[in-house]
Amino acid sequence: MTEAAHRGEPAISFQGVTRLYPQKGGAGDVVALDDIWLDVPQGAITGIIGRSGAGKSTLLRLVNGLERPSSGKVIVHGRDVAPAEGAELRAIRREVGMIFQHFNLLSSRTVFDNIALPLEIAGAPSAQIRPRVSELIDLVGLTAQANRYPAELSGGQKQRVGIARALATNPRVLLSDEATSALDPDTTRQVLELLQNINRELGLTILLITHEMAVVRDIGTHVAVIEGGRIVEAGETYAVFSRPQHPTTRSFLTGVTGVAVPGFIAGRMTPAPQGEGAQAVLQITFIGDHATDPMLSRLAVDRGIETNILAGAIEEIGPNPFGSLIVSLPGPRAAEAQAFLNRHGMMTEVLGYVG
Ligand SMILES: Nc1ncnc2c1ncn2[C@@H]1O[C@H](COP(=O)(O)OP(=O)(O)OP(=O)(O)O)[C@@H](O)[C@H]1O
Repeated sequence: MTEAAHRGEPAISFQGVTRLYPQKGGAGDVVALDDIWLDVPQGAITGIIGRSGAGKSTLLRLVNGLERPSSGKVIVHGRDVAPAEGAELRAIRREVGMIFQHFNLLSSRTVFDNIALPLEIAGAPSAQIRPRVSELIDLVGLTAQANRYPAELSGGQKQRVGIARALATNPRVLLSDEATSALDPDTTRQVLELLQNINRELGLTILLITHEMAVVRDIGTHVAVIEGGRIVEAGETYAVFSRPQHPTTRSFLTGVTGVAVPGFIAGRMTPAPQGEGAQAVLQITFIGDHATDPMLSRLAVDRGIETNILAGAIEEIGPNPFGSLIVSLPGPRAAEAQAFLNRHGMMTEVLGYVG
């Protein structure tokens, strides 16, 4: 997707959106969303990442009017969804498809008939439905399964049906509610690839919610991190991954490379050094060209600070290397090592101390 496609009017704009849920027994309101301001660029794949209860589902469901804001506006291609009713709401919903973690297919209908359903509801003539459904079945690679029932399909195939059904009315926006969370890693990769192809080929805007940074890393051009009903960080994925500002973003990134402190060290780690001889356990995140820089040897040569590598991995975000190393080094020199590495464009965090 070119940058040009990401410019211009946003596909979706959340403007000062708050959503309160009254609690039973007058115990005060739950603030599910708290003054959300976020633009979702046209033609982009934007990932909203957050922990359980952060407000992801509520935010997503505002876009097709399944939820209403308590205050603020949700603008989808220039139209405010919040007050929309009747024909106006139906028109918005035709522009916004949605896929779900548990697929939500009708078990009594074949693949073909599940995909045809939104067209039937929209009142399309059957002469138009047949070729459109066949085209969608080809697009998602289910030609051989067209007459099967959901119970006869794998999870990945069911999600393909969900995707085809969501695309039936030619929406401009696709919402994805944890669409790969119930799938194994291989199937997840295939479904994410399909979403990426659809985004490229149809120019469809995708807004997805997930609790897995790997999903954002694999297909997200943009990311927003949500915590306690607030967007704490948002931007192009590479920019956010390169310079995460918020602790929540950093903790999600720690997970994305799958690099963790080995168990035999994690079990002995303390938050503060226990004596002069303690070793600091330092997480170093590398970005861009720095990923290949021999920084640790420079740390040893220039500063005389020796490190032991405990764990490490390098990944790619688009064309950019992105890596993470966990090292141990003498505790009293940790601040100096961090300053040195930070000066050379790396992110560092002391995870704890051993010894
Ligand atoms: N219908 C409801 N009534 C009352 N509180 C609700 C309702 N729906 C959501 N909430 C509360 O709003 C907050 C945000 O919920 P939401 O489901 O949007 O979070 P989430 O990030 O999608 O979580 P998960 O990943 O677990 O689905 C939570 O505190 C939740 O308990």
